[in-house]
Amino acid sequence: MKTKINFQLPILLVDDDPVVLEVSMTALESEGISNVVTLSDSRKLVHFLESNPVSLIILDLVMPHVSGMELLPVLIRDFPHLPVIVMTSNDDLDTAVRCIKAGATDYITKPMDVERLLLSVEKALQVNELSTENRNLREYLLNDRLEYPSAFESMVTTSKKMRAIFQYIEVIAKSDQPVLITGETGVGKELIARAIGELSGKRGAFVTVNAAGLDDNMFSDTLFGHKRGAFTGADQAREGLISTAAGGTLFLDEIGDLNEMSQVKLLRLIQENEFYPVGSDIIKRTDARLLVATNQDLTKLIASNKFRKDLYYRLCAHHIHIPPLSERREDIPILLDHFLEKASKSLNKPKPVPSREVVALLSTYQFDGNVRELHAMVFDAVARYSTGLLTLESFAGLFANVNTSLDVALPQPSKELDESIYEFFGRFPTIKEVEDYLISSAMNLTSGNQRSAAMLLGIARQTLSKRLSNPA
Ligand SMILES: Nc1ncnc2c1ncn2[C@@H]1O[C@H](COP(=O)(O)OP(=O)(O)OP(=O)(O)O)[C@@H](O)[C@H]1O
Repeated sequence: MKTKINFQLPILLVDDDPVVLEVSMTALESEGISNVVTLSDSRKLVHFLESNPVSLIILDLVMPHVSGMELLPVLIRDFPHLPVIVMTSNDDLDTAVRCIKAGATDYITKPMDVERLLLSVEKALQVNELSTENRNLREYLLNDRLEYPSAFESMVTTSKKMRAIFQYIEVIAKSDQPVLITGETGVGKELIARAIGELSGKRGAFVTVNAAGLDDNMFSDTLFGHKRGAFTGADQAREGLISTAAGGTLFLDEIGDLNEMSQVKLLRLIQENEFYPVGSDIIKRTDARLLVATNQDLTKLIASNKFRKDLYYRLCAHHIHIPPLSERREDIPILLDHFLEKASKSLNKPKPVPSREVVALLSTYQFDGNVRELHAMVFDAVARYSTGLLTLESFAGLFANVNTSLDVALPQPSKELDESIYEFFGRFPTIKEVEDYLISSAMNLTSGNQRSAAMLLGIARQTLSKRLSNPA
């Protein structure tokens, strides 16, 4: 029988045995399916799929290094639209059933029966066609279409909040007004500033100045430069960084640390586009676009007289607030994958596949240091990793945190605490009410992942599962 299904993307055969690959390919070709690619090293599968779209995978389960059984959950999670047909030996139907339960589309037994394979492929592709249409429609509806997506390439995200920020940036990038970028440390403020610089249409340099720890002299000298002989040791005139940024962008980081005098000079720069080099009374003009960033709450600094209100209003002509990673947890798996890729390349190691626990636990982790902390964690884990799945053992820091979180000192009863408990439950709650609340909160936090929720609750997964199925 010749297949009736037309598909543009190839079928991918994954098997460590070159003879099986050759025989399967020939069999498929003889039935009119010539669009087939093969892969014999299972460790390369995820990486391969990232740059080579395929329509379907036929996956051998027993392979050295990373088995099909280990890869299956990763494929289902990271490439949910891809049908996976697993190949098992005739005497291992238990495994086949487990694979179907885990999300495989179908299974075929070895040695391969071509007719059975073709039926399975046709069925999988038909089902997939429908779900692709659905997905495309959903993506189109959700798609917040960016006009210049390449400007945001360095930022890995699936978060709607971040996409909304990107759209806002496209709108304001060409304005002459300053942009204030706020957000906790490590959320990506500098990356956002660079994207604005790129989209601003200004061809000059992107120059970064960190205001932290600069007293007024250092600030003025760094930014505005000095005239020869302006102070002892100034043997040469110096161009400040604002001149280096001529026709381009000046990114002033840690603006919340700027001292009072420098704030006045910055205000003048914004209002008049003018400045004096140190020791000079000849005014200079600038056309550099000013972007500023801080992880501090400027309104609090204003309230404590540490930041000028007039400067604040000038700076926040356009304000971008980047949410912390804990408010866009949907980004964690994709960032994890991105950093695994980067780390394995830079450490010259094969890219490891994280275990489900790693993904689930990272997805609920607090990440006070935001993306930078995740980045460091993953690099450290890849450095420790040797073979197989990347398990929790490689994440020393995360492990420590999960364990210690179980021994944290409990808050002592206090009037305030009691009052808030009363307020929350409407009266003093029973143990069961508190338990129910904690379970539903953990399930919420882990998006319904029972394994991670059980870890958070410090109980066995089976206990949680029993509680959920039998709440009484
Ligand atoms: N969405 C992202 N995708 C990929 N990498 C990211 C993303 N966000 C941040 N990073 C990386 O995280 C690290 C911290 O980012 P960045 O320096 O831009 O943060 P920041 O908010 O400016 O931090 P700080 O307040 O400490 O200066 C960098 O290595 C950056 O490349």
